[in-house]
Amino acid sequence: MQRAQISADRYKQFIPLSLPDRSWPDQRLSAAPRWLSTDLRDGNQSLAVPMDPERKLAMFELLVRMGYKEIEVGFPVASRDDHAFVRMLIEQERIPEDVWITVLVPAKDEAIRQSMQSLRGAPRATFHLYNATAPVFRQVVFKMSRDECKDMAVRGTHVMMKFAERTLADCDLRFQYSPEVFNETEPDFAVEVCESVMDAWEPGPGREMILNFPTTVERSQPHVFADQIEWLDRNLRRGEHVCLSIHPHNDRGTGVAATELGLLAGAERVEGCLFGNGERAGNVCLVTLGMNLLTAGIDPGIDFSDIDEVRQVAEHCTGMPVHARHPYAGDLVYTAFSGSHQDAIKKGMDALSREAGEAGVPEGDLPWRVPYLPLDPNDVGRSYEAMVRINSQSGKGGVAYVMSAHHGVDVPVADRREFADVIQSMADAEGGEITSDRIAAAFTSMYRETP
Ligand SMILES: CC(=O)SCCNC(=O)CCNC(=O)[C@H](O)C(C)(C)COP(=O)(O)OP(=O)(O)OC[C@H]1O[C@@H](n2cnc3c(N)ncnc32)[C@H](O)[C@@H]1OP(=O)(O)O
Ligand SMILES: CC(C)C(=O)C(=O)O
Repeated sequence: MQRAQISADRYKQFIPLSLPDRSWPDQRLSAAPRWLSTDLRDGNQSLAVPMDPERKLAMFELLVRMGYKEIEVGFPVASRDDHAFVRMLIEQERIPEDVWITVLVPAKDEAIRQSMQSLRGAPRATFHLYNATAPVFRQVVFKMSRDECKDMAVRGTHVMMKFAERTLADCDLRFQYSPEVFNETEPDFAVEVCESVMDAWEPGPGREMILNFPTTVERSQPHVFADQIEWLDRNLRRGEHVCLSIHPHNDRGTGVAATELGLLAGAERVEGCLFGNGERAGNVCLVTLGMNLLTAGIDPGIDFSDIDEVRQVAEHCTGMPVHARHPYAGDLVYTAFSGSHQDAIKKGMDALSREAGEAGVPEGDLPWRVPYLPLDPNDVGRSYEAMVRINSQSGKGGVAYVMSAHHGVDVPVADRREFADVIQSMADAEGGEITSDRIAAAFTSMYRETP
């Protein structure tokens, strides 16, 4: 059936703010930001089947093991499970001393009261208040003027402070405010609301505040977001006790890019989820961000040395598979099927082992310089075995690599062409992958030599 084409006239380009003297393109990242995992909140609220307490705990413990120090553990007024999970963490004293849990709370008196109750007895916590500030929300959802919208945030802050005094006297409490849909909010209004909320909370020593700027629905190219963050950083009146945080989503598929440019532009903290779980096209992926830093020589402060364990726990908790091509963690991201890639990998691995031998050090101590592989698979707990797999796209270098890496046989250079042609014929005839064992069997039958 013929369908009408989509009319692009229905959609409008995002109008960027003007920042001709932007300085972020000349910045370089030199340290990791503060991270907050929102796997147990934004990640959880987007699942068809939200995590039960067992899966929530498995995710919390994974995040702690990986080294996340700020973890949004739920939206206490959302469900019985969300509330119960916060209580369980506190009552069973499961929160390590250097970890801050966060709860997300809409700016409504009763939600604030109940969320505060969920935190009773917590030694330290972040209370995260939000309301949407963008025009479409003011006009369509809340039917409020700018002033009424600002008052909603300020009133929420005062109510939170009042309840905190009663309920959380012994808690080391941080306050976080998010103008939801910041990216579509008039910049001057975002600043006006945030400064009013800051004035209410009065940040200072022991009263840290986090201002968190979400691209609730990603709508623009990443450099437009970076301009918004640099503009904010210049125009927001904030002192050393106020942290500038970002919370990017991935609706346009540019969440990671927006985050990295946002960091160049002055953001100090990033909120996201493992493998980009989260509403719609997801939150920004914390694994990709962390590994991008690591492979640029910057310690992310997060342990990715067993990426498959991270993946397995995340898949168990979310019920969703990680894509085979997901950066750094997918099944195929350290694998080459194509001949010229395999040849270069083999030459790179041979060179690495030669250099290590000459220097008398383990290969893992040398800088990684193997073509086509952005990092050493061993560093994330993967073996070298899957790096080269053979099908009709492969060549003699790849076949020789499999014989050497899997079977300890160095195929003589003079035989490599002939042997690879036989494997190529098998692959052409069958169309699929030729396993390492079948390659070894072919080698034995051709050269009567058992690997
Ligand atoms: C971008 C984000 O991810 S924000 C976080 C979103 N997360 C969630 O919504 C998950 C948890 N939420 C829930 O469990 C429920 O939506 C609840 C408990 C918060 C509210 O439930 P309900 O009272 O049934 O209301 P409902 O789900 O229809 O939400 C809409 C109401 O919340 C109001 N609202 C929405 N956001 C906010 C906010 N930040 N502050 C105050 N009120 C808000 C809406 O105006 C609407 O109010 P109305 O009923 O007076 O028109
Ligand atoms: C509440 C905020 C931080 C949020 O989740 C969003 O806007 O996506």
